[in-house]
This record gives sequence, structure tokens and C-alpha cells, in this order.
Amino acid sequence: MNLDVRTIMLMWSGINLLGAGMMALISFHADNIKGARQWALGHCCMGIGIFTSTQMSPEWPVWIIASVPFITGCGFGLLFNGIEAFKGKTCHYWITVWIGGQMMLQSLWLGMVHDNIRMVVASNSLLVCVIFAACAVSLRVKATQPLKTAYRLAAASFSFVALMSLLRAINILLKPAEDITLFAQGNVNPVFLVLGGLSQLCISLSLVLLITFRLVSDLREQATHDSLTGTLNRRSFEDESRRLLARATRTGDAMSIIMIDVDFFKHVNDKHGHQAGDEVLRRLAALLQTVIRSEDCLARYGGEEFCILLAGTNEQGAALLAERVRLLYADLRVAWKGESLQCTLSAGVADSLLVGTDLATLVDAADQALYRAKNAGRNCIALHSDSV
Ligand SMILES: Nc1nc2c(ncn2[C@@H]2O[C@H](COP(=O)(O)OP(=O)(O)OP(=O)(O)O)[C@@H](O)[C@H]2O)c(=O)[nH]1
Repeated sequence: MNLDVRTIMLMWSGINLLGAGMMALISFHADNIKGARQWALGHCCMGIGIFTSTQMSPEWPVWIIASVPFITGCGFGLLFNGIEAFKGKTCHYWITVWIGGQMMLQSLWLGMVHDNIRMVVASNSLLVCVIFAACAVSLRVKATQPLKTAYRLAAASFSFVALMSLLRAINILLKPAEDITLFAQGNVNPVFLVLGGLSQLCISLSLVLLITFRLVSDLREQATHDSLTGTLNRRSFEDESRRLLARATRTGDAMSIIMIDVDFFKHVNDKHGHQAGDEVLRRLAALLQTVIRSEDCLARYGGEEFCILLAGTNEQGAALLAERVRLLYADLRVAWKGESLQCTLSAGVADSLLVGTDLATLVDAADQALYRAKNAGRNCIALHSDSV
């Protein structure tokens, strides 16, 4: 390929600096997304390092010559740290310093002490191969769409750069030593560098995609879920329930609703504080999550009121589940600032085969049953059919 290696590396440096600018802008505005800052700094270090290496001359002071591979290596390490941070893990910054230090030492030792450029280029290429392969492995994350696509794309781009670096190292090791200089043209060297540079562009874009899709899924989560308990909020519960009830109307399956309300909850807030009340609600939501099936629908319906839509379950089945939840909750102790809080709940149950599949009517019927459970002294359940 008739392309100058130094020019390709300048392009590679430009791609990194543009990526750094993009990531810095994102991390400035979306500071809730972890990892963007490390990626911005990593791109910046790589951009500066690669640019400086194309301009380097043997007359430069040793400390500058040594700092170029160090900065470039730190840039690679920061990409890895960014992935760790993005996944919510602790960043191990010693990895970054180690990679920078390793790259600097092998460049100085092999280049300046032994004057062996072939080994400098080959060992640095192998190091890049290992780091980018580690990034690709770290990006093998189980995620839902569209994040899954972005993870795959980023992992594929990192893998491709790793492969190009490996092939470059092998190619250099197979060549006669006298043919190798830092910017040796060779037959295939520019090919590896062009493909590697394009993959670098893919890496930058897929990291931006990862951030964008994370923002989208966070927003979706916030719009559909209750922030305190993590259950569905009332609006998405109604959307999901209408869909399930429409299907039940066609199939003739039973659908039941349980309305659950914590007894004397105001008393918990008044005596122990609002945060204690929040913890009581979180623990109830966690308990409810463990007893329902994946096809059921659980939501925080209002303040201390939860609602469960049970698919393919009639009133008797729902009553059994409600009673189980009541007993479990009565036994639950919530540890709070050295005290042990204990609450009870009341529940009302209604069945679509008896009430109909209109959501508002079904919720209203379960609410009336709940009201009767409260009037019956609380810590009990009531069935809508008992009042008919
Ligand atoms: N801690 C906390 N309290 C809440 C939240 N939402 C609503 N509440 C409180 O829940 C309490 C509900 O009180 P009430 O409607 O009188 O019900 P209760 O005290 O449970 O009495 P019964 O339902 O009749 O047994 C009120 O004090 C609300 O301020 C919340 O997110 N966190």
C-alpha cells in the first residue's frame, strides 16, 4: 500500500484527539455516566503520545523520549479503566501506571540501551494486543438491547485492533532486522496501521454509542419505574396490565389483582422518620419481588400501596399468595438505627372472571376489598367476591 506510515499515524492521533474532545463534552454534560472521563483522558493521552512519537528525534532529552511511550501506554490503560468504571466496578489505576511504565521501560531498554528497534516495535505491538484483547474480554457483558449491540460493537473493534497489533508484531519479527525502523514502510505495515486506525475510530464511536444507549435505558428506567422501590410505576403498570388483560379477554384466562397497603404506615414515619418509612417500603417491595412469577406485574400504586396483577390466576390462587405475603411480612424485622421495625399489611383481591377485564373496574374491586380488610381490623386479606 502506497501510504506513508507517519501520515497514517498522524491520522490515528487526530482520531484520538477528536475522540477525546467528544468524550470530554459528553462527560461534562452527562456526569452521571461513569467511564466517560477515563475514556476522554485515555484518548487524549493516546493522541498526544502517537503525535509526539511521529515527531520524535534522537536529539531530544531522554526524559521526553521516555515520557512518550509512558503517556501512550497510560492512554491504553485508561481505556480499560473507563470500561471498568462504565460497568460500575472499581477502577484499578495501577493497571494504567503499570502499562505506561512497561511501555516506557521496554522502549528505553530495547531502543536506547540495545539499539534494537525491531524489538521495540514488536514488544509494543504485543503489549497493545494484550491490552486491547483485555478490553474486548471486559466488554463481554450480558445486557439488553440496545446496549447489547453497543457492547458487541465495542468488543469487536477492540478485538480487531488487538488482531492487527498481533499481526504487525509477527510480521516485524519475521523480517530481517536491518529492514526495521520506527516508521518502516514495508509491504503490509501501512495496511495494519490503516485498519488499526479505522478500528480505533470504531472504538471511539462505539464508546459514544455505549454512553448514549446507557442514557436512553436510564431515562426509560426512570420513566417506567419507581425510584424508591425499583418496581413499576403506576403508569407503566397500567400500560402493561391493559396489554395482559386484553390477551386474557381473548384467551379466557383468569387474571387477578391484589392491592396491598401497609398498616399504620403514618405511625412508622411519625415515630422513626421518613427514611425509616422508605426502608420499610423498600423491604416490602423486595419481598413481593421474591414471591411473584416473571409473568406477573408488580407496581407501587401510590404512597404505601402496592398492586400485583397475577397472570393466569383466579381469586383463590391470588388469595393464597396474598396470605403468604401477609404472613411473611408480619414476620419481617427491618433493622433501623439499632431498632427493629415490624409492620403488618392488609390486602384486597379481585378476579377478572368475576369482575371483568376492564382495568379500572378490577382495581376498584380490589380497592374495595382492601378497604374492608382495613375495617376488619387490618393485618388480614379480603376477597371482592365475599362482598357480592
Ligand atoms: N416514608 C414514606 N412515606 C410515605 C411515602 N409515600 C407516602 N407516605 C406516607 O404514608 C402515609 C400514609 O398514611 P395513611 O394513608 O394515613 O395510612 P396508614 O397510616 O398506613 O393507615 P392505614 O392505611 O389506614 O392502616 C402518610 O403519612 C404519607 O406521608 C414514601 O414514599 N415514603
